[in-house]
Amino acid sequence: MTKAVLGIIGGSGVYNLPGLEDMREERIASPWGEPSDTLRIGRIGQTKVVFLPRHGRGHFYSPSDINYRANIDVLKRAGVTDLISVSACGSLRAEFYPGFFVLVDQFVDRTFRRETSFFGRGCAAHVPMAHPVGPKLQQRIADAASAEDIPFHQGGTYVCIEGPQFSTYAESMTYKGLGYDVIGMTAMPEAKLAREAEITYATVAMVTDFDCWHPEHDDVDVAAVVAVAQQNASKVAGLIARIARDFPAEHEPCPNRSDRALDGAIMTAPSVRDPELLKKLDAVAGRVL
Ligand SMILES: CSC[C@H]1O[C@H](OP(=O)(O)O)[C@H](O)[C@@H]1O
Ligand SMILES: Nc1ncnc2[nH]cnc12
Repeated sequence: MTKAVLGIIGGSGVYNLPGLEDMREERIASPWGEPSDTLRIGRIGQTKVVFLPRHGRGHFYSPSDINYRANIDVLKRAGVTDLISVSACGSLRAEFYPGFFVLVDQFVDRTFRRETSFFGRGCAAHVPMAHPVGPKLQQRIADAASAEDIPFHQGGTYVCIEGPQFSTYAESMTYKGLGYDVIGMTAMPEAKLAREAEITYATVAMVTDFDCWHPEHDDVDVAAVVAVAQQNASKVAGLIARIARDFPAEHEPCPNRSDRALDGAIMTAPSVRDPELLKKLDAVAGRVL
């Protein structure tokens, strides 16, 4: 039995978590470098909650500059078992309007200049990514969204672009034509790294705009995203508070085995593993090393 610890990564417009009781700030060192911010650790009801704003305070980090590895590593060190990522996104479907939440369950990674794995030379590992979202965790988010009267859709594909520029019209039309539902710049490699760290992961994608494909809506700009993200902040706080209040004391085993993702995943023979890399993997892969 593992004690459940709920992690929350806040995205654009979500730099605080109101309602976090007995809150303390902790700077946890990571062998993977600097995380985006200190961790804010507290509780909501009986549930331990750990909050991290992925862009840092004041939105210091652009999507390509976020140290996703350090962020996931420090959350793992803080004991996080279940991680909810809150992200602003553009909508690629007419029915998903600004203010609407999409509980995505798939990601397409179009990023190209980020560190995407904890593993590598001296310790190669391949974790399954077919189903990147924990269905039980997602269902808890869905139940809470219903109770909070937040309009949402369960399921969908988030395409993650490198950014920081928004997409061209041709790109937006291409993603829409491919059947993707929402577009953002941060869910990857976050979801991949959470899987490698055996943390159950789910995303709340808050629609802030229609990107640039919609003939009847303005092309996205920062002002539009910020305006909607700010309106959403109180909805997010209510949603997280409800999820946390109703969260089980023990981590629920994930049907997708996200909490066991490293079982059988490491290919490198023990005799040739790089001791320096193994040291860095103490938190992420300590269970199997
Ligand atoms: C401010 S517009 C672009 C910015 O918003 C999204 O942030 P996040 O995913 O962290 O909520 C998007 O991914 C970009 O980083
Ligand atoms: N249209 C968009 N494209 C990429 N990231 C976004 N974040 C919010 N809206 C976005």
